[in-house]
Amino acid sequence: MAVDRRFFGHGIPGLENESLSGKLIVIEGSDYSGHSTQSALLKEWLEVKGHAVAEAGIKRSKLMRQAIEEAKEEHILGQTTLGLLYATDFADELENVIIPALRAGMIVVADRYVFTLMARQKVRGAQSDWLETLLGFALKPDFVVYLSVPAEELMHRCFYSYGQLSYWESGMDLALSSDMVDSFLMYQNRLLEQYDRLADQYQFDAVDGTQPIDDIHDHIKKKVKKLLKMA
Ligand SMILES: Nc1ncnc2c1ncn2[C@@H]1O[C@H](COP(=O)(O)OP(=O)(O)O)[C@@H](O)[C@H]1O
Ligand SMILES: Cc1cn([C@H]2C[C@H](O)[C@@H](COP(=O)(O)OP(=O)(O)O)O2)c(=O)[nH]c1=O
Repeated sequence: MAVDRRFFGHGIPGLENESLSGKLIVIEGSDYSGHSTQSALLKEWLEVKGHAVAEAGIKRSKLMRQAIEEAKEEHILGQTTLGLLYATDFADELENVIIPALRAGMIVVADRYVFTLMARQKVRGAQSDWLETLLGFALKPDFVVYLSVPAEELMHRCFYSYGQLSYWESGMDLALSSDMVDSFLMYQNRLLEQYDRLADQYQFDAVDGTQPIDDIHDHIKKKVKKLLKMA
């Protein structure tokens, strides 16, 4: 069987002879890096420019989102099974949101993509080849922006937004430290290492996410204008 180069791996069956005329733009980054802020700004700007835009992301499918929340709240699943739930959630998003929108010629702005699943599972001991096979159904994006923000700044933003750290975002399941602040910094630094590796491997456009929001937005607009050949 011929390899379909639009996918990272084996792809999704049934799309072999179909062209997807839309564009897939991904904003990646850690929790509190500003990925939601930048995704929303990009979507709004593209719409003002007259483009039809669809939003996508992770942990959004109706069925899986609830299952993931319950599994995390009750700590009833191991890492591999939890990773499979996130992968299923993402497959649903790809099949029901991303591909139909691309087929219709829309621009899809994905507020995080499989790379976040890869980074989180890698820090929990998953092997790269296993992950690449598992997530090989994912379409290669047309453009990936990665917001790079040091762990200390992520922690400040988290305290500023919520006044406390969360169990999962501090990686407490990894038992790195009984102190949540220490655990957050260790876990987020491990994640940043993984994102940096992925940025090299998959040629992300890495942006200093500590710059002002508008400056980052201007940078993304410039890149997207080029991608879409906008005047
Ligand atoms: N470039 C930035 N500089 C300073 N604060 C930012 C920046 N981008 C986002 N923030 C703030 O950080 C917090 C988290 O941003 P958000 O976009 O919700 O993060 P994420 O979606 O990555 O978790 C919010 O309070 C937001 O206003
Ligand atoms: C993707 C993934 C996340 N997680 C955990 C660790 C993450 O920091 C945490 C994030 O959960 P949360 O912040 O609730 O949601 P979201 O997935 O929308 O960011 O979930 C895993 O344990 N395994 C996984 O495969």
